[in-house]
Amino acid sequence: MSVHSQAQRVTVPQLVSFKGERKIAALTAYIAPIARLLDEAVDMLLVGDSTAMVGYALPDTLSITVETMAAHAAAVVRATEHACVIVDMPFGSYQQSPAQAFANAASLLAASGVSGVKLEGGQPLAETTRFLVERGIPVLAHVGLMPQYVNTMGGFKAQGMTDAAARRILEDARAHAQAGAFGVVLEGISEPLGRAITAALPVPTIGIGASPACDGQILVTEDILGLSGDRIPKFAQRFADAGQVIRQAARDYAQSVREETFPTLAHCFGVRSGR
Ligand SMILES: Nc1nc(=O)c2c([nH]1)NC[C@@H]1CN(c3ccc(C(=O)N[C@@H](CCC(=O)O)C(=O)O)cc3)CN21
Ligand SMILES: CC(C)C(=O)C(=O)O
Ligand SMILES: [Mg+2]
Repeated sequence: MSVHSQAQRVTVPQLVSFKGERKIAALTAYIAPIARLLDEAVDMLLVGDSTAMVGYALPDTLSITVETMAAHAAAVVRATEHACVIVDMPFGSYQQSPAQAFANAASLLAASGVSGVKLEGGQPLAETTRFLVERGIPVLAHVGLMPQYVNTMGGFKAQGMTDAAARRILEDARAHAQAGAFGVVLEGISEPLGRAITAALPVPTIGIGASPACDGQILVTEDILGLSGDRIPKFAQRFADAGQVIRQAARDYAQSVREETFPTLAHCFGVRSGR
């Protein structure tokens, strides 16, 4: 037990134990101020490679590096104390071999203190999942719409719409679960398929554009806050308009500067008073 009195962070085995007991609420986080605000509300925070698109205005997730993901993951871990923090392995950091995946996953864990990694891939990547899990690195698998496959998919398109494709995705999820994945993210698939995979797996499914029946749900935080522009994916829902709050604050500040109502002497150093 810790000598500190604060409650312990949610662990990977605890997330697994939630299956069939209570839904898992997860969100993405890339930076400390947002992570700090989300921490108490959710069970899991994912430092997603979607930060390439959301945080760096890149067209896809392919060019973010292990070093950049490690820096974001470390910031999120430092800013939180409750949620289980998981980091996405970036494109090119794990597909070459299980050994490459282990080296990069280990450096992500060492650099940041996250509790596990997520990787995208079907049955061919299940061997990598097993290699990491057997060496002490919890793995969350990600199947269905895999954004790192944008070039082979020809865009961010829902997957598994034919019976054959749906069967393949079910087998992808099953292969990762059998290889020891602690959970499987199901993105952008048909609702019946999301339901069926959830019923078939012994570990939690976390859906994003999958099914209400999934054991948990995840969304990109900027999408629920109104911070990712006018267009959000069909599966997302805006729960607040922080964009409007921030826009108005910037306008109010700029107006105060121009009208010279900010700053006042109360904001200044070395102000001589009483003479
Ligand atoms: N802001 C944001 N939210 C996300 O959920 C997200 C990212 N960025 N970046 C990384 C990936 C990419 N994702 C995406 C991006 C776009 C669609 C999209 O536009 N889908 C279309 C339907 C696609 C089709 O089936 O043709 C949609 O209408 O939602 C889906 C997932 C999910 N992830
Ligand atoms: C949306 C989640 C599942 C993700 O992979 C990301 O944010 O990168
Ligand atoms: Mg991702």
